[in-house]
Amino acid sequence: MTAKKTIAIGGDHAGFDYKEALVSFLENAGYTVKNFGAFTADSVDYPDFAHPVASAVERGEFEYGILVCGSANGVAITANKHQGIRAAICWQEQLASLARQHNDANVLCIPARFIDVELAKAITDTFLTTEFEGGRHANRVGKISC
Ligand SMILES: O=C(CO)[C@H](O)[C@H](O)[C@H](O)COP(=O)(O)O
Repeated sequence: MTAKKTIAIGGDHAGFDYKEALVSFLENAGYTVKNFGAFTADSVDYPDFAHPVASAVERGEFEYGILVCGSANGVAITANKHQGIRAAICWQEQLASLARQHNDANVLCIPARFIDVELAKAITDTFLTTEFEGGRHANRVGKISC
């Protein structure tokens, strides 16, 4: 049995409920999860939570990051400022698998205000259980960093 992955998760107030549900979902599935907050549903600024998650993944402290906000745009824009991060917004399971297969994405960004929580769990599971295909995709991913 392969060791379960380590996950850094964070988000703003708009993603709070989904983030908490995902923490429980992941821990019940055997993942090691660190919750970087927010820790209440009070209004906060998403960069304050997206940057620490992205930095921790970039340093190799966690294999993957998950970020949740209302549209996922804010957390994705923030996370992708980090050279070692490939953050993908996924609102369907197929987008999550392609983000892993073709882009070797290491941060999943979920739009909490646009999908239901059960789909968010399915997207998360697909993202974390799909391998990067390498090959021609590795050449392309290698060209992303400028
Ligand atoms: O960055 C965002 C918008 O693309 C995130 O979805 C935030 O969660 C959203 O902006 C929060 O909006 P609010 O009106 O302050 O709740």
